[in-house]
Amino acid sequence: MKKYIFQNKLLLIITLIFSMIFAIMSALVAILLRDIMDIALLLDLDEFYNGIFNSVFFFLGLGVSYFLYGFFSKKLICKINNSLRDDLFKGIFKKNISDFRSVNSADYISALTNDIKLLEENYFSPLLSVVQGAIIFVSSFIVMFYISPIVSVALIIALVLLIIVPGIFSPFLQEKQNIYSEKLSKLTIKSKDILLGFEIIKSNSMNNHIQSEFQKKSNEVYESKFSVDKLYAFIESISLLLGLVAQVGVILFAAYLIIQGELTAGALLGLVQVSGNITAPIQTLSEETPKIKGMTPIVDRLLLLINYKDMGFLGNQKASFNKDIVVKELNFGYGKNKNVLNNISFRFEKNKKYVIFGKSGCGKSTLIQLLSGHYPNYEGKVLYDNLDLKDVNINSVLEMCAILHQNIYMFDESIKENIYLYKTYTDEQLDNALNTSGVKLFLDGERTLNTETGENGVNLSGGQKQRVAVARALIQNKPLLILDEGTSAIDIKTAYDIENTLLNMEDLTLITVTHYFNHDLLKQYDEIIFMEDGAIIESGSYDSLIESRGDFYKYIS
Ligand SMILES: Nc1ncnc2c1ncn2[C@@H]1O[C@H](COP(=O)(O)OP(=O)(O)OP(=O)(O)O)[C@@H](O)[C@H]1O
Repeated sequence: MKKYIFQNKLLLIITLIFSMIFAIMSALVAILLRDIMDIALLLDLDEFYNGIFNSVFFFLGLGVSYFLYGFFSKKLICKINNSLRDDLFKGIFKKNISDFRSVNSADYISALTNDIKLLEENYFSPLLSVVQGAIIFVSSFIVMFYISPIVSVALIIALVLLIIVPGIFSPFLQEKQNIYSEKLSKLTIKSKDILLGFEIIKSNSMNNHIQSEFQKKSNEVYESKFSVDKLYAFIESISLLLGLVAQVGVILFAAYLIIQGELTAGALLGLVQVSGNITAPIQTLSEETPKIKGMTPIVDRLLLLINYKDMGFLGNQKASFNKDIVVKELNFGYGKNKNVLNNISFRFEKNKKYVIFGKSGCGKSTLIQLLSGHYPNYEGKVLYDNLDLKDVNINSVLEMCAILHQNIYMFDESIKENIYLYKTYTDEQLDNALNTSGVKLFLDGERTLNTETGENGVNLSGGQKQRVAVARALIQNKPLLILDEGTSAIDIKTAYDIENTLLNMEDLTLITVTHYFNHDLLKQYDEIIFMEDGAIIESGSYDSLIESRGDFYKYIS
């Protein structure tokens, strides 16, 4: 976390300067009080008024320096939080798709919101308080030593206790803080799951069950938070008690010295004031240090996300697709033992058209996800123009493939922005994409390109969303287009037209995964790939497969 603290050096220095000014002025209050009291005891009214007059300016300066310290320290914390959140976000986006999916997305949300907030409250703010306290401590101690060295030594002995005792509780606090963060994360995951399933919950009368599920998670958060707070309360009260004992002990000792004639009453007043300035920072230190240490697991978790390194795809060469994509003896499973793809070998030639058929669950989507660099942990080879996927920068592969799934994600933006995806295109490019995808067919006076799609496209039908996604894929003019049931929700006529147009695009390599077959369209594909249980069991042109009367023939019959 040092990087984030020292990133804003100027702001840090300004904050520390004002912290120092405030600390020194706070310490000097003791001398001011001592002098005023001693003047008062000499019954010199003119000097007394003078002292009061000077104090007004002094306290004004104290107030201003405190305000400026508060202002700059808050700004510093906001900036630190902001950079941390930015880096966390970048870290998440450095992940490859497989690693990203291995964690529930609500966990990321929790890291970006809950954990950042926890860090602000229990790490950065306490850290600044401790630094501020340390400066006040040092300057007050110098003043105290100036007033009475012997009393200063007595106070130091009392303070050692104040530092040692609360530190004992740090490990317990770490554990409880970690549990709290985990429970918060689980509540975020549950909340997301429930809110996404809102309609299913409503229409299946699951309200009571869901409410009790939510309440359970919420209670767990409450209990873990309360458990942390109980320990804080305990540590705080111990610190307070020890602080008071130290302060009162010093005063009693100083009073004894007055009786012995070794100290003036003004000095006692000064000591009372300055001893507060000394015990308070120690108290802060003993309260805040366990908090800061308690955040260690959360800091570690966030740093792990920020410093993520892709251990799957390590290559840095730029991929190309001028000739073919070759898959050699490809084996892959999601779990440890389950083989979803078995020994697949195939060659996809540039600008040819392929359609993959097979029963549900036979591995069609998995195959195309491996082709397009979603999972690194496969056996065998995927070669783009003879270059191994593991040797190329995976982003250069992602840039060449447009994949259209059955479930499309829509940003809460206009239809046009959902097609453009924040890039710019010419009117002609837009027009072509709108025509081929069939988006034009549902645009009318009421629904235009500027119509907002709503959260994940709630304002559009399933088929309309797929058409927007087709337009989004086409406008980018990528050389490889993969349609994974990408037109399944579109009416037969429009879907036919879209597929037909795509099949006639010369500069496009098309891989379609589908359950639906139209013989006219099938005839236009260069090759049909038929899969069963994770293996390609037949491939060839429509005519050759019909003629051979093999598995594909039986499947479509
Ligand atoms: N992310 C995943 N984690 C674990 N198993 C998965 C995952 N995705 C798919 N599977 C499993 O892998 C197998 C192949 O799934 P895949 O989605 O590739 O099949 P498919 O042929 O595309 O099916 P469908 O036609 O129903 O879409 C299935 O048994 C599926 O349950």
